[in-house]
Amino acid sequence: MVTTKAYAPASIGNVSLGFDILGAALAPVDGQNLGDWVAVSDAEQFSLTVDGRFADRLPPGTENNIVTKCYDFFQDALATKGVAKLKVSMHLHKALPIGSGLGSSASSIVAAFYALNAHANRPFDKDTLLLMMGELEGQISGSVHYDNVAPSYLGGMTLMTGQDAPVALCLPSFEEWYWVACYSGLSVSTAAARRILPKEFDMQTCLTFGRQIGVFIDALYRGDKKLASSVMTDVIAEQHRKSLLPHFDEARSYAKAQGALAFGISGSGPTVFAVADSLSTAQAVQTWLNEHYIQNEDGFSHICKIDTAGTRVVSE
Ligand SMILES: Nc1ncnc2c1ncn2[C@@H]1O[C@H](COP(=O)(O)OP(=O)(O)OP(=O)(O)O)[C@@H](O)[C@H]1O
Ligand SMILES: N[C@@H](CCO)C(=O)O
Repeated sequence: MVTTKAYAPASIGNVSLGFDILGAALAPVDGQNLGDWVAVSDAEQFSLTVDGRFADRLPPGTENNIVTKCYDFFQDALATKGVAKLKVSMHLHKALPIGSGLGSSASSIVAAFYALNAHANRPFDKDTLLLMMGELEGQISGSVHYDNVAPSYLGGMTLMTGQDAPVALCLPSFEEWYWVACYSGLSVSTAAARRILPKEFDMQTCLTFGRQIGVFIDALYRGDKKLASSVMTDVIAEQHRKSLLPHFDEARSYAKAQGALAFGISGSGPTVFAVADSLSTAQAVQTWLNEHYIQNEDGFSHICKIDTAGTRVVSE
């Protein structure tokens, strides 16, 4: 029996300054995995099995798992191309908590499509696959956005173009930066966290948003860490969402007092992230977050670097 297994890393959507258009993939510095994996095996009949720390939080019923929806979507796409359907079963290892802000559904979606495409000898190119991933992410989160699926798939820090090809651009990132990600253990629905946002923004906010993105990209390319971190603030979502995140303001105050270069909500939360340019600062922030930001036994934190590999086939 041939099996293809793909791992897809967790990601930080928005990275504070790039609502819906900027994302970054995460790799814990201790070498642990932080992401879901999906295995595709030859089989006469489709089935989906699930395990992993957060498997019991998934909606009951195989048909309600986003991985099954990816399978159906992929088979339809093969049929449109005139390619024979795959005869496979699938297994999801659900390591990321649902509604965490770590790109949990995106990780399952990316691993599923990547494993299916690899198992089928890669009938779809990168952009076509990414469009499929965005479509499926949109089905469960309320609107199509690529800021989790793109970094999880491509790795690194990615900027969405709004075009069909290329869908996303890979940006440089600072190898020296540590990214502390702390999940509080609560669950925040992305769709609900999007509904509370205003539908329109004033001129000043639009100008700040555009200026920050422009300055950030320029600073990344010139290697100007100070300028890059100075524009990592959120003028779109944070003020509306932070009421959903107990101890958010204290966490930011502590992180900044310790010398963190930036602090914000990861995706739609409740995970928060801090950027530090030394391991000792990252460790101090992590210790505080573990003691004060985590709300229950589901919570956890990791000190990470940017995962530059993105999704990949892994061995058994
Ligand atoms: N394999 C899966 N992984 C994650 N969520 C899934 C999966 N299959 C189905 N779902 C459902 O999809 C919805 C995902 O919701 P939402 O987008 O808020 O979570 P998320 O992707 O885990 O969040 P985040 O991007 O903030 O980590 C939930 O209702 C969840 O039950
Ligand atoms: N950009 C999305 C990410 C969700 O993880 C949002 O903030 O709603």
